[in-house]
Amino acid sequence: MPGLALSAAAAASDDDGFGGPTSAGSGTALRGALRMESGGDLDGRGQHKAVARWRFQRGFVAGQLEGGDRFGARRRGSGTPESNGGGIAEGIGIPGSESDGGGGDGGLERGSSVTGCRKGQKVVVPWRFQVGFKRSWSHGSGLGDGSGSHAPPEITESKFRVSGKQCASAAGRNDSREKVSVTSDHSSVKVGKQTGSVSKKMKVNRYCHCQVIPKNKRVSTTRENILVSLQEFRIIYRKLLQEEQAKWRERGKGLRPDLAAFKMFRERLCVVDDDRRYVGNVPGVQIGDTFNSSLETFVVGLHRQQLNCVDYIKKDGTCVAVSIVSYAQASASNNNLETLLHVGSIVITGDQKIEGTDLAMKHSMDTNTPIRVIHVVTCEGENGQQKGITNYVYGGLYFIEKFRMEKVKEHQHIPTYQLRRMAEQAHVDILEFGKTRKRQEPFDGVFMRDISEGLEKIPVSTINSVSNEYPMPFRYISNIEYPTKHQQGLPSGCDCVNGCSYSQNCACVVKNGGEIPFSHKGTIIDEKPLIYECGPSCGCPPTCHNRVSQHGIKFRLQVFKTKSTGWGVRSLDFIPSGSFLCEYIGELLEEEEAQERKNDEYLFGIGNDYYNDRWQGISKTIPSLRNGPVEDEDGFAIDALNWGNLARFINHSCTPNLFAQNVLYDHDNISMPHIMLFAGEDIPPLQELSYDYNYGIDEVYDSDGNIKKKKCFCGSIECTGWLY
Ligand SMILES: C[S@@+](CC[C@H](N)C(=O)[O-])C[C@H]1O[C@@H](n2cnc3c(N)ncnc32)[C@H](O)[C@@H]1O
Repeated sequence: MPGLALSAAAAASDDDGFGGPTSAGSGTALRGALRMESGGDLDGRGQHKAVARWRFQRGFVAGQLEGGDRFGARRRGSGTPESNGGGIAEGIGIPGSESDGGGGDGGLERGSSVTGCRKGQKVVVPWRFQVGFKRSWSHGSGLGDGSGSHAPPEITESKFRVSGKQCASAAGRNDSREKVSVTSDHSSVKVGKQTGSVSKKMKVNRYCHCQVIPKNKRVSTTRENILVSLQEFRIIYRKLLQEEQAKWRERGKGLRPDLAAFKMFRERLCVVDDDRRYVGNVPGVQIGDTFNSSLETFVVGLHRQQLNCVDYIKKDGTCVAVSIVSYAQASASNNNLETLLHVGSIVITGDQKIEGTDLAMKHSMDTNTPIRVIHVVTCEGENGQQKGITNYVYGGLYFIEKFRMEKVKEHQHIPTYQLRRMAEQAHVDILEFGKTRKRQEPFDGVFMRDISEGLEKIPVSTINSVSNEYPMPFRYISNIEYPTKHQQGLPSGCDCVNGCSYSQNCACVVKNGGEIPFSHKGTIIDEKPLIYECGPSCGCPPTCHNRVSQHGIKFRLQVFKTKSTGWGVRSLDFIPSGSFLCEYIGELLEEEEAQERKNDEYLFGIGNDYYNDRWQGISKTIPSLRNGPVEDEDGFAIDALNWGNLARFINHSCTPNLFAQNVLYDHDNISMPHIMLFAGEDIPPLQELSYDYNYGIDEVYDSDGNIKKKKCFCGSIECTGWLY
């Protein structure tokens, strides 16, 4: 039985008061729901043949049902999708709300000396990775790998935008944002070959459908993404919930903590940030997958409704039901899930006109649209008496085979729908799910909202869903720390007023060898030995397109605990090829000082790679590099061990998706350039970010002069096996 067997704790269940379908199945939400004690086959003569002792109950009707009306006062016009999605959607900004529109053992030890250095060309800096040669580029791994939220769904029939008012959860809202195959926006970055000076132009599609990545090169699958997202959602949600509950207790009133926590998750942290509504199966979700709350079914895209047991999409201007939550409980005598009966809302009119989700169900039948069924399974308590826990189990796809209006009394009818499970689907034994179960012990994990503590423009979240370990303490800084003696003066600048252009009148264009190395979209065009961005002495505005990497991070980056390489970094957003990611920031050290540092894990050698083989010819195009290496030039390194930024967590890969670029903008000293990391390919959300540390194999020594070795665990099929 496939299942989402996650060790992470249950996030808040619906018992947290989220008021999802669970609450619709108990207490006030039951009012107005027609309970059918046994399923019935609508044989056209009004006879109920025994089908299953399952019963669906009408989803959310509370709020519209008042008084003693047995079936609730759900009259025409009420309980439509327009109203059913109501308050919560507004409060939490779920799709459909207006707001969203829809360590290792180190290198050279103290006292060791740099070997293999030639004057002016430090072939190897044994203590650290550096910018430059010996990179092998992985193919763009955009979306062809089926990972990430942009991947075309493999098993999904189709997806649609729900945008019309008729379907909107609350009046006037767009109910989902459609992310269909976008095949535009070619972005390209020229990257150097491993050796030599010829540049290879890599064309990459932002929403890549043309690049086929071999299966064994695919880093992650849709299902892995779903599992990761769910696990992290549980950690994040629980932590936010705790915080919000504490605030809520202090205030005594205000936002519902669960809704506030979910809103935060949606806004800042959601990794499967994907509002698509699917018809048919949801990529990555399998029959038998079990969820702790209705919110989780929402997060994975199985059922994107919180208050309505029927979810729907708009297809050709009509609402069509796509998923349904069933509250029926299995019994030992009847564990048959082949047919199910769903009961709609009472219609109090003579013309028996149905609306809202009832109509969506009918349309689903008329269009033969498959419906996902999610079973709410309340397990027995441990002693067989107490209330157990509630799980949401994905039961597979069904078709509605029969629809009938049943007369309740004069002018009162109720729609009923018979669903039949589609053939050739994995078996799911709901009864087994109903047996006594303990929810798994809460796995705390680690979650920090912003490791930069406000120093970055965008919070850098940190998550550990592997253990309860926090990152080793360090001081987060957002600018290089220059020792006083190495403080640099301002560089010369250009006199451009309205932004720089390809003109020999622009001093910065001249410094760059006659071009601006960035596109107007803000992506790097060419990887170069050195780039001059406009700086504080320039006349151009901050928006000048020759100012890219000086503005800080612009993607939602996340520090996360990897399984084999310690902490790593990934993005929650899609990153187009050529985009700036972040600077490698730390303490500026002289080379000798760097050699003496006991821990060399976070040392990055700088300013020593302008003339290596791969830049042959290219360096000469940059005026400041034309004269070649200066003899006895000072060497520098950046150490991010004690002070640094998120870049200190980025791991090495033999097929990296980032590259390091030397950039100058606030001073002119080429021995201490800024190390800016750019995307070398389109990077889907959640894929680990990496660059080539560029160590020389057998060129790293310990303090006794012995060669040191360290295994590489980058996981690439092109992995050389060794970091150094
Ligand atoms: C700059 S740190 C990167 C962040 C580090 N993973 C952490 O947890 O802080 C460099 C160290 O990470 C580890 N590392 C990075 N990439 C690796 C890889 N591909 N294989 C094995 N270890 C790696 C090594 O211990 C390396 O010395």
